[in-house]
Parts: sequence; structure tokens; C-alpha cells
Amino acid sequence: MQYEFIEPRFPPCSEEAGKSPLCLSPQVQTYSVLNEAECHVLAAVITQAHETGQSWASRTRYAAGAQWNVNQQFRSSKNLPPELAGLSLAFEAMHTRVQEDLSALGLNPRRHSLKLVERQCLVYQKGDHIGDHADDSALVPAKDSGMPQWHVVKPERQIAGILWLTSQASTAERPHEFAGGTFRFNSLVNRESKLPLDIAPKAGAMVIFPANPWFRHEVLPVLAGTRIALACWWQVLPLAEERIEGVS
Ligand SMILES: O=C(O)CCC(=O)C(=O)O
Ligand SMILES: [Fe+2]
Repeated sequence: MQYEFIEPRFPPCSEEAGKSPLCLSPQVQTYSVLNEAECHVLAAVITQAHETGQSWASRTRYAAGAQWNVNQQFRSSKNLPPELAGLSLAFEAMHTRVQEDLSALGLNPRRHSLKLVERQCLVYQKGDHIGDHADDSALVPAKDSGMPQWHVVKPERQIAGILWLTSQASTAERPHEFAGGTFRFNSLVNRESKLPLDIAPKAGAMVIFPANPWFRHEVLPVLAGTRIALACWWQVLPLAEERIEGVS
């Protein structure tokens, strides 16, 4: 299916536009990174940690001035320590996967390398969601007009990767399934229907996209079951000149 961008609701502030080396093509890549059995083991570790009180309410920097909070609350997921047993294997698999396909992001593996800057482990239960946001930016009123503008507040987050450990299903009757919880890109719309690009999370699948406002997104409320996601963010670093010259 063909997708196109619509404006990310408010324009990026002008000094920051055009600085990124990332390709802004209206598509996102999804990859299969873990198998079902691996996801089940990790989901069990995370669920147990959540049930034994190791989670905390996800903090957010997106809420200031946002007008589209869901249920008057911008975000209601819970975080768990990314250091939980076994998770490092999943985070490493994510890192390997993103490095294998740098060209899909418009990057040249001979000129760019990725530095992992942040990892998160997220759990959503009935009613939990995240409102529309960009991973690297927040909406700040412009000095002159007062109109909200996107400002980069986490410049080190340039590429985002999300790996899901449970799957969306119409009813969450089986373990490792949840209902609701669609991942929606609000500025990427189907060329014909103009509907936003929705991804139905599947255990073991990973989506990779630039962390900027063109790829703003939300997680629709979970209706039943437990939705589990691992998130990584990477910074793009130029390779040193001598290394570039050394590559044939
Ligand atoms: O849980 C997800 O699928 C996405 C999480 C997300 O968008 C974020 O943490 O910024
Ligand atoms: Fe996000």
C-alpha cells in the first residue's frame, strides 16, 4: 500500500528543520526479530516483575500544552527496568537488526554508525495508552504567535525501534494476547483512503522509524490483556574520515 505524509499537525521550528541525515520517506520497515517461544519467556519475566511491584508509571515530557490527551491523561503505560533477566538478548537483537538495514533509513553504513542511547521496557494493561507524540520533540508555543511548534528536546534520539513481545488479537482470550493497543502513525496516511498507518503489534515483530515529528505516533487504549513493548533509541554518528577512506 502507498502512503504519504501529512503535516505533523504543527510545523517543526525552522532552525531545526533539515539538519537530520535521515531519509524522510513515507514508509516504515517492520522486521521479525524474535520467535514466539523467545517472546513467551521474556513476557513471563516482565509480567512477573510487574506483578511483584517492580514497575513505575511512565514519565512523559509530551503533555505540556498538548490538546489531545486521551482520558485527560497523556500516557498511562508502566515502565520496568530494562536490565531484567534475559532482556539484554532482545535489546541486542534490536541493535543488530537496525544496523543491518541502515540504508532503509537513508544512511550509508560506510559513513554512519549508530549509538544506542536509551532502552525502555513498557507494559500496558486495560485502558493504558500513549497520546500522539514525537519521540525526539515536544510542542512548545512559538514566541511571536503562541502557536505550538515542535522543538527537539531529545536530540540524541534520532532513530526509534519498538519490539513487541505480545500480540494484538480481536479478543485477548489466550495468554500473550491483547485487544486494542494499535500503534498508529498519525502523519503517514494511505494515499487513497487518507487513513493513518496502523500497525497491529505482533510478538517478535520490530518497527524502525525516524524519531522526528513526521513519524509522530500514538498507542490506542488497550481493551484487554497485557501489551508488552521494548523500545530503543539510537543516535546517528558520522564515521571518522580515516575509517571511511580505509573502506574500499
Ligand atoms: O508501546 C509502543 O508500541 C510504543 C511506545 C512509544 O511510542 C514510546 O515509548 O515513545
Ligand atoms: Fe513513541
